[in-house]
Amino acid sequence: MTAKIIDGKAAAAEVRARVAGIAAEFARTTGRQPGLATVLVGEDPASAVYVRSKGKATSEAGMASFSHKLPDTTSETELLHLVDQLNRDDNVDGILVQLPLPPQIDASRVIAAIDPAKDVDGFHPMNAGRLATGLEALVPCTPYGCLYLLKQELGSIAGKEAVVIGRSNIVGKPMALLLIGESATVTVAHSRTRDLPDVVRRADIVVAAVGRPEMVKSDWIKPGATVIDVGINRVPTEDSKSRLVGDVDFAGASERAGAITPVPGGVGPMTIAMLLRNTVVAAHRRAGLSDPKGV
Ligand SMILES: Nc1nc(=O)c2c([nH]1)NC[C@@H]1CN(c3ccc(C(=O)N[C@@H](CCC(=O)O)C(=O)O)cc3)C=[N+]21
Repeated sequence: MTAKIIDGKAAAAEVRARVAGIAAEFARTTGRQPGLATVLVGEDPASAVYVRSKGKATSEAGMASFSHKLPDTTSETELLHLVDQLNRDDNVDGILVQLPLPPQIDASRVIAAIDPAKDVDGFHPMNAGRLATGLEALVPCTPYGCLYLLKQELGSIAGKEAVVIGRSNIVGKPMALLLIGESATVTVAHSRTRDLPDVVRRADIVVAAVGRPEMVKSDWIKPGATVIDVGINRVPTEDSKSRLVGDVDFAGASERAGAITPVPGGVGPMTIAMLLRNTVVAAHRRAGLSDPKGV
């Protein structure tokens, strides 16, 4: 069996086009564009690339982009001050503080300081709790993007066996909650799971979010399963360059899976599309408008 390759780039382009339409309509009715503020602390080149591509995608969707760059010597107090300013700025609907932060800054304090109504990452405990209890929330972009691809691929996932590998607050936990919300039977596996290969062999749906290059092997994959690879690992190549690989052995797994996301071009582009989606949703809610339809 050769798996269908799930085209995350194409799905993301569709979402972004719909978001652009919604943003234009929002601007017509309110007289201002939805706005996203990104905050980058320090000089990590990979982070700088992500933040730049988010800014570009934001402008392309007809939204205002406010980009803040702070030196890596920034204190927690200084960063909290900027967050406070962005919380009060009516033109800012979404605030994204790029993680990881330098060691002198406690990320959980910064996240807790973001206005939950502007928390387009969905990382604030208020949004995490709302997602966990089934209330309206802003949902973390990566798992939301994964769910979008799964529903596009499978339609209903009710009753399916889903195995999420990884239990982070950013991907694994919210992914499990979203899958429960769709009535899947959900197992969360992690570094202490016994006999991980056998656990994964049960899965109709595998979501791999561990951050270990090609850890999930092809003989763990149940024939016909849908595989969502969240990993983005840069590994060195023989010509002393590097390439991106996921958490799944893509070549092997794509001979057994029914459908699989590639890296790059799978989940990554969906993360950015969902960030834009969350920003227009936050803008509508803040403006007292009902949620936009179709995203
Ligand atoms: N507060 C916060 N929110 C985030 O959402 C967040 C963050 N911090 N810190 C860093 C991670 C990483 N992240 C990615 C988003 C898109 C791609 C993406 O589009 N990747 C492309 C290409 C990658 C490449 O070529 O380098 C792909 O997978 O096809 C990757 C990684 C968001 N993050």
